[in-house]
Amino acid sequence: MSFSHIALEEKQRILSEFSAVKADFASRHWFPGTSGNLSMRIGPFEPNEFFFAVTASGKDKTKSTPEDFLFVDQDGKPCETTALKPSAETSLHREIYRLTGAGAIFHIHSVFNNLVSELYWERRAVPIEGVELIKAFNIWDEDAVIDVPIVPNYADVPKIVPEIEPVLNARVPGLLIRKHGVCVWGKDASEAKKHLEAFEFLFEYAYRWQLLKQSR
Ligand SMILES: CSC[C@@H](O)[C@@H](O)C(=O)COP(=O)(O)O
Ligand SMILES: [Zn+2]
Repeated sequence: MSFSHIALEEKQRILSEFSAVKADFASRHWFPGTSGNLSMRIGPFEPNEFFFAVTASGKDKTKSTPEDFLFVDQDGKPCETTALKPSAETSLHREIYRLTGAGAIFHIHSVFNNLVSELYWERRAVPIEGVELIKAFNIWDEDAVIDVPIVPNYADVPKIVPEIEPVLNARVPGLLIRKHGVCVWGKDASEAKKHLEAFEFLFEYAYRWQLLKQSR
C-alpha cells in the first residue's frame, strides 16, 4: 500500500492525537533543551513496509506549530515534499517499529532515566523488582522482576541501531540509551504514554532505592 492510499481523515486524526500527546509531555517538562522525539505509525504494517509521523528535528517541542511533524516511510524518507528534517533519531524509531510492530514510540531525556542508565551500565540493564507499577506493562506475576535493557550511546545515531535487536525483551516495552534517554513503545499512543509514565516512575524508584540501601 502506498502512503497516498491512506485516507486524509486518518492522517488528520493521527496528527491531532500526536499534537495532544506532545503538548501533554511538554507540560510535564519532558523536552528539556529541544531534546526528545515522538512518532506514531499510520496504516497497515509489514516489517519491510510501513509509515509513521515523526517530530521534526531540532525543534522546541514545547511549542505547537504547523511544522512539528512529517510523515516518513520505513526507510525514514519523507512521504511528501517537505522542507522539514525528520528527527535525528528516526533510525531508532524505524528499527523499533520493524522489530515490534508497535503503534507509537516516544523518546525523552530525564534526569532519572539518565542516572539509572549509568548506575546499571555494567550489567547493561536496570533491574526492577516487585514494584506494583510493573503491572502497567501487562505483567501480572506476583513479585515480578524485569530488566530494562541499556544500549550504548553514540554520536553517530545509526551506530546505535544494531545494538537494539540483541537486547530487546518482548515483555518490556522500552530501552535506555546510556546517559541519553529512554525509548518506549506501545500498541497505540495511549498505551505508549502509560508505559512512559510507568518507566519514569520505576527509574526514579530504582535510583532512590539504590541510594537508600547504601545509606542504611
Ligand atoms: C538537543 S540534545 C538531544 C538530541 O541530541 C537528541 O538526542 C534528541 O532527543 C532530539 O533530537 P531531534 O533531532 O530533535 O529529534
Ligand atoms: Zn535523544
